[in-house]
Amino acid sequence: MKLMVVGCGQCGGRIADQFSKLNRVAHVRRGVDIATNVVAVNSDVADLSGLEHIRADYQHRILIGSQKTSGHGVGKINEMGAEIARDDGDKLIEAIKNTPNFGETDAFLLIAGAAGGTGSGSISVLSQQIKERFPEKPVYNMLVLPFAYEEATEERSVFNVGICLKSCYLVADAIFLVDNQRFIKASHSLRANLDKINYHMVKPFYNLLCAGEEKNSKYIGSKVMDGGDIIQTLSGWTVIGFGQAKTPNLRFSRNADFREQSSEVRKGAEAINAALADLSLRCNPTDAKRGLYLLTAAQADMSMDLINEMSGALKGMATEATIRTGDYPRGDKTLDVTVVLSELVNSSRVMDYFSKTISYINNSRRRQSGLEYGFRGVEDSFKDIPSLL
Ligand SMILES: Nc1nc2c(ncn2[C@@H]2O[C@H](COP(=O)(O)OP(=O)(O)OP(=O)(O)O)[C@@H](O)[C@H]2O)c(=O)[nH]1
Repeated sequence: MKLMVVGCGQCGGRIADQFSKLNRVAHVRRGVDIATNVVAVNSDVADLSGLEHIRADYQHRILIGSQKTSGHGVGKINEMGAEIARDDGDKLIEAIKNTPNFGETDAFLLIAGAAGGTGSGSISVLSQQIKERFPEKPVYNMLVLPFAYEEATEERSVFNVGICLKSCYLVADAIFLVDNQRFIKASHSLRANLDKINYHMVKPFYNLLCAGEEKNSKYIGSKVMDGGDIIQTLSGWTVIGFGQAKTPNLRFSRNADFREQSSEVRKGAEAINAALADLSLRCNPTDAKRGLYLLTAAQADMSMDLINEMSGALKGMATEATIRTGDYPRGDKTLDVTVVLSELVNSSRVMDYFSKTISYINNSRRRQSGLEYGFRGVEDSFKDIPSLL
């Protein structure tokens, strides 16, 4: 599957930068492309200059809103991020149209930090513009949720997240949720943490996108996970994770005794559990209506028993989900698994942001007018959260 990746704002740009690197790795090591193009959109010149892998020209590092921000960002005011995207979104559309192999794009992936200004404000507006211009291709979002310290110190962050989540939900076909706080290493610097999280977020996509692009018959799976399977799985709130288990040196063979084989098979469940523990946002798998897993391992390590065990392990957790599976005979010594859980209902984290956003709005109104606004419950008040569209 080939994505057109658009990083919005600093956070989105940096994660898109990792996708650009991943695409080069796929090209060099596997002879396949998994992105038709990777671009960054920002209102801040310095953020664009800090990127390492995205091509350094105005068609790939796209400056928006320079008349209003003089190239210095929007200072976390995501309404302004939305406004400059409405004004300058045609620059992105132009860059997309000029992509030489645009026709090979299976879907768009737009990425942003939900708590910021430029990315948080522009992502839904740009997604809508892309949907209007290229209605035949799905548009996915990846939203990065802030660290706990940001929520505690900057009330505006939570408000930004709330209206970004709502606006993206109204336009995107699926939204990958990523929790910065989940992968934090307290002893590491902020920059080291961000780099690690960014790498961590793109890693599960590597095998998933490569599997359906393979041209070498040696690496074509028995059940190929192609773009169609992924597109059919992605809907609404979505999480992704990567798990791994070491394969013992004993390969499946007629000579391996029962105990050896069952220990190999257990490795499959171990890899699935590792992927579930690694999901980009903590969630209850029973909330997922759709899911998939891709097993990547040496051909000799993939037995029917192993696949059965893995499918059973995932279905045992995601009991309500229709699960698609695929195998990708690449690799050695490890079983690598990418798990996607999608169409999550009742995401408590999302509901929590909506509820906090409503409190923020009510408090602001109270401060401004002295009026009392009672809390009316999340579902009733969803419409009170402004949309950027
Ligand atoms: N995972 C990750 N999160 C990041 C990164 N950079 C910023 N963030 C998070 O993104 C949010 C802030 O968004 P930014 O992308 O910095 O803001 P922006 O969209 O550039 O908007 P302005 O700077 O206000 O114009 C915060 O929650 C940060 O913790 C990054 O490289 N990786």
